[in-house]
Amino acid sequence: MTGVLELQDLQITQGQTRVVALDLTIAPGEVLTIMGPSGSGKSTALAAIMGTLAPAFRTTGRVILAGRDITTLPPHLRRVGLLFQDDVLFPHLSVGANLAFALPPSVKGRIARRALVDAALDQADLSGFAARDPATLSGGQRARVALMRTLLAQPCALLLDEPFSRLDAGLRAQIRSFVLSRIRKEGLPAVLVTHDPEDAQAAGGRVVTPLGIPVKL
Ligand SMILES: Nc1ncnc2c1ncn2[C@@H]1O[C@H](COP(=O)(O)OP(=O)(O)OP(=O)(O)O)[C@@H](O)[C@H]1O
Repeated sequence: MTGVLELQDLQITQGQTRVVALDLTIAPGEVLTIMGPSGSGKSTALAAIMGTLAPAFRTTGRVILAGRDITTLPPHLRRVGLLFQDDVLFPHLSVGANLAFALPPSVKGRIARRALVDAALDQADLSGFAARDPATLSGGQRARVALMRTLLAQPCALLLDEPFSRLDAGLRAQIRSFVLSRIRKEGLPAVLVTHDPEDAQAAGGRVVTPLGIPVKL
């Protein structure tokens, strides 16, 4: 199920310092980019949406996803997917088992689960890779499996925390366009944290600081 992600006057303070102030709605398929210097609150904003914010922070406002108020829900009930730079696959599981692991328990039956995994491998241009050991994949192949694994959990929104920063320049552009095209196809609202203006440009949406100030690229 897709829908909009609403950050309704989301304000986060640490001591006397306000680190996040966002009041905006992200449409299905839209990518909001958050940019700002180190320590400015980018990860804090994502943590508030994920539900993993440290107790040191005080939060006001609401996070609404697909019409559901998720502000106080624990992370596993929010249906928010996260993709980050050090996303690692389980080394002791095959590529297919890594993907199957992400499927929600509501997908019942070995055949149905296998079909979803095979379709995900197809979409990532990795048909026939189900039995492979993740250690034998290239960096780009691993990045595509990591994204498909996040999507197989059937999130209603996707958070991207510097997901391309470990990839070299050529691969970076390729994986970025793969990730962005999947977001558009799935119609997921997404939030991208990056230091790279090229990532922000490619994302094609609004670009703001954690305090909601528009950034000119
Ligand atoms: N667990 C925590 N407890 C207390 N303060 C924290 C905690 N995590 C981060 N902070 C502080 O909150 C502020 C925002 O940090 P945050 O990690 O969101 O910045 P960031 O923009 O993501 O930085 P970077 O680009 O370096 O990852 C910083 O002042 C940081 O020191």
